[in-house]
Amino acid sequence: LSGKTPPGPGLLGSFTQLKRVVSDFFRSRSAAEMISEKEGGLYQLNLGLSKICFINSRGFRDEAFLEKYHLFSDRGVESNKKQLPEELMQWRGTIRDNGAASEEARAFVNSTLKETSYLRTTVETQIEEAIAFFDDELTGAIPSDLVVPKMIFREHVLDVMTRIAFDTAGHRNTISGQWQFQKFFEDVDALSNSVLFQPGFISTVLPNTKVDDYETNLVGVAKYLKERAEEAIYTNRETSLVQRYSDFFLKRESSIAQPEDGWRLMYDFFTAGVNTVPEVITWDIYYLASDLDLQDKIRQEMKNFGTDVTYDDRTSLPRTMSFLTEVHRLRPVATLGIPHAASADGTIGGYAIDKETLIIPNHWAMHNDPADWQSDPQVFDATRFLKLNGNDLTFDSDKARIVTPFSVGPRSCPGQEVAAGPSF
Ligand code: HEM
Repeated sequence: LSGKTPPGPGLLGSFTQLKRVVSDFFRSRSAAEMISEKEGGLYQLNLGLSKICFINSRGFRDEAFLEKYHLFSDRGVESNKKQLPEELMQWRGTIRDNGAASEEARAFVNSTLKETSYLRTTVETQIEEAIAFFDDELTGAIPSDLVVPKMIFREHVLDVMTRIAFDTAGHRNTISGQWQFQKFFEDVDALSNSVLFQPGFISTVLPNTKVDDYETNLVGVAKYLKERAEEAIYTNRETSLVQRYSDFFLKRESSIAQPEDGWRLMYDFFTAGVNTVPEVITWDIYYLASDLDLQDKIRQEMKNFGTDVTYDDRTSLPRTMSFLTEVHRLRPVATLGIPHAASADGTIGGYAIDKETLIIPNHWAMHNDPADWQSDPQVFDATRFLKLNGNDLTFDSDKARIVTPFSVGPRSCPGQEVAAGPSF
């Protein structure tokens, strides 16, 4: 293949760098800063049998994920398959698959989570109910419950998602007084402590690393969700996402996705959604708590608008939207996204990218690129996305469009619309 090798260290330097990146991964912001430092738009670690290419600029990211999506939308499943035990593979969620299986799952996602009428009816109703429940819970909360706000938001988001997935509330287990999802949270935390949510990332690049706890926890979460999904289908909860999945594939007579695979999709939704939204809400609260003037201005904007502000009113709330967008910009939850992989040899920016190279989009670098954000990208500025239209203060949606915490292209986050509601 013609084209030069992307910039990056040689074999020895690559392993040293990888060790630093991996040991820092869950403080992935600093890992991302480290990778983008002086490295330019593309940076590759050459690990002999495998290569990891970090994309640090919007231009290269758009080339790979939009223009050449057919080459760079895989999840690297083939190389993972060589490393992962058979038992773990069967628990994998459907839309992390590649090729036809992934397209089938996407067809379903597009007919539900991205479909306005479904979002307006089922999803919004479930979110409203979850918010009412959340309000009651917060009012009754004792101060010590509030010590770890992320836990509270996470329970809220889990409630939202349980309602959407299984059409049942994720409420307190009155017998033990514990959240019935405690075990699930522990599993999700254990997952987060391993490297990325991507099964096999570590075992792909460092084949002898032990990932036992990680695997046990993946299987634990999957078994739990499978039981809930079967219960929802058995009791015929029509508005549950899992029931819709089943109906969708019964009609479609697909040879790839089967109705009983619905729980696998739920597995993806829960592992991808339960930690991300609370993370954003926690940063929202952090920035509001550190700036009383900002709090006042946002409160005032809501007061001026009138009572009962809903997500639909967001376009009339420029200060609120600018603030929320700035949090997404400076604190992208999936700082380094979820790795993609090259399904064949190709090029990005004229550089040769070999088949099976892991492609990691560095959202932090894109959101801090001085080319887009002038001299002060690392400063939190809640007014960054405001502009004057005549005498009116408006939300600069063109500028906001280059904030992409959900990534771009056919493989971008399918939960974006669902995430926006509860966090707003
Ligand atoms: C603020 C919250 C969230 C952020 C910032 C976020 C971000 C992301 C990103 C960056 C990706 C990788 C996209 C790519 O590889 O190109 C992703 C994938 C994914 N997200 Fe989200 N996400 C959020 C919430 C959610 C929610 C609530 C759900 C479920 C309803 C969800 C479901 C998924 C799934 C299933 C994938 C995998 C898609 C695939 O492999 O094709 N996410 N998300």
